[in-house]
Amino acid sequence: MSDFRQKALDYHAFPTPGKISVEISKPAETAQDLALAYSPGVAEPVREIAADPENAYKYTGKGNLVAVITNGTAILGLGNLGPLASKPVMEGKALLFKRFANIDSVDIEVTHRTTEEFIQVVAAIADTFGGINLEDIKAPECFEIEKALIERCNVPVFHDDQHGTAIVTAAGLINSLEVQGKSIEDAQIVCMGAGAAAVACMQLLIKCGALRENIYMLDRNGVIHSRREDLNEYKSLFANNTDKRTLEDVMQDADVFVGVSGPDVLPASAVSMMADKPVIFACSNPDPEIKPELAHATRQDLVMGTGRSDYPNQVNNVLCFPFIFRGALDVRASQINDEMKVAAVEAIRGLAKEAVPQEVLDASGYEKLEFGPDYVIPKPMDPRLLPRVARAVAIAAVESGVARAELPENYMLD
Ligand SMILES: NC(=O)C1=CN([C@@H]2O[C@H](COP(=O)(O)OP(=O)(O)OC[C@H]3O[C@@H](n4cnc5c(N)ncnc54)[C@H](OP(=O)(O)O)[C@@H]3O)[C@@H](O)[C@H]2O)C=CC1
Ligand SMILES: CC(=O)C(=O)O
Ligand SMILES: [Mg+2]
Repeated sequence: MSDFRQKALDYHAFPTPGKISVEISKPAETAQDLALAYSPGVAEPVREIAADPENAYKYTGKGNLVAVITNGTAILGLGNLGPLASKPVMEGKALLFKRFANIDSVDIEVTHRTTEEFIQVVAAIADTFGGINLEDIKAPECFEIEKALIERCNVPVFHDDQHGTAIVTAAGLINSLEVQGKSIEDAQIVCMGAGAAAVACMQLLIKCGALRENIYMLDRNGVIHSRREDLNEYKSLFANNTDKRTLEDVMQDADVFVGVSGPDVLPASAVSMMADKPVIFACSNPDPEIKPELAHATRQDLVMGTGRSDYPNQVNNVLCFPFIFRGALDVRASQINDEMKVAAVEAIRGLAKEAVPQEVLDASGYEKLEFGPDYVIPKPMDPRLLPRVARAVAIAAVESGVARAELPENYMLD
């Protein structure tokens, strides 16, 4: 067994299995403590919440509690390995919520027969939480699930693989194109993958200025074009009227490759065909569409990102979901809308242009980081992400009319 594999297994197994635990937040030592925490004292907040459900935010942990919910049908790029196998990833998301945004989070892995059954399970438990983070649910079911849950739930519902990925991809890509002296409006974009992440990434890039006709999307059957008869309604949104059929056809003179598909699907020969100064985001986890070593050996003029922590330019939704939920929870937003997403894009990408604090250099193992080919997007451990992104998102929620609480005082200051 490789050293790294054993280390990863030991990290998860010892000293206590798993990555999260629950802590109590009030005294519970004496009979008097217990009389307040449990019977008879607990009856008082029960009565208050029964009288007005909003009081759940005042007397319980609901307002700082997010559920990470999956059915395990698209676990990273590992595929449909079922709900239980997804638990380490979901515990990982809960760890990240707590580590980066002090949000309490529990993972919920749902076994279900039909999509409607999954929707009913989540809708039935949603009021327990301040927000619902859907994770690793495959396309096309994820689109119907998210839409139905947004309609049925009173709290924000956010499919991280769609929107978290899209926000971080847009932030990193706009900055990368700037480094390369190009603009998103002119960029020829190839998107490998046509699932949850791909559809949302391309939709947000279009909102940020990309032209739909400049985007070529591919699935396992090649280029998505208007004469294909096997397309679902989401893939159809990206069907081009074109004779191009293969990856090589669309990579000729492409400015951008976004991979949200699977491991090692981008050959070096296709990288050679791209335009001068290209951008490659090989975002599949854990194994990217092309290894950075191979891509860099093929092109010297490249900006390259992956979803991983062990290469420069980590294009990963961890840069978004803890912070967007922090902002949404803090103004009790009823939903996470496009205005909030675009605000997150701008806040994340703006931070990459500022001087990097020493603690971030220490935590990421760099002596120096400055805006350029190897630093187009902030590091997840940058402590400025939390105040910047959460504040931008909360202000966007207030201004777009979905906030149900006022901007907290600490958000007023920059
Ligand atoms: N870095 C990040 O932050 C994130 C990365 N991702 C990565 O993106 C990938 C997809 O995730 P997600 O969208 O949630 O999953 P989905 O199951 O919703 O979509 C997967 C898509 O990838 C396509 N695909 C898979 N293998 C290949 C291949 N060999 N060649 C061409 N297309 C392929 C599928 O094609 P078809 O439709 O034909 O089946 C499908 O369109 C994963 O690897 C995941 O790790 C996802 C979210 C965040
Ligand atoms: C990062 C992530 O959410 C994924 O690869 O699915
Ligand atoms: Mg995911």
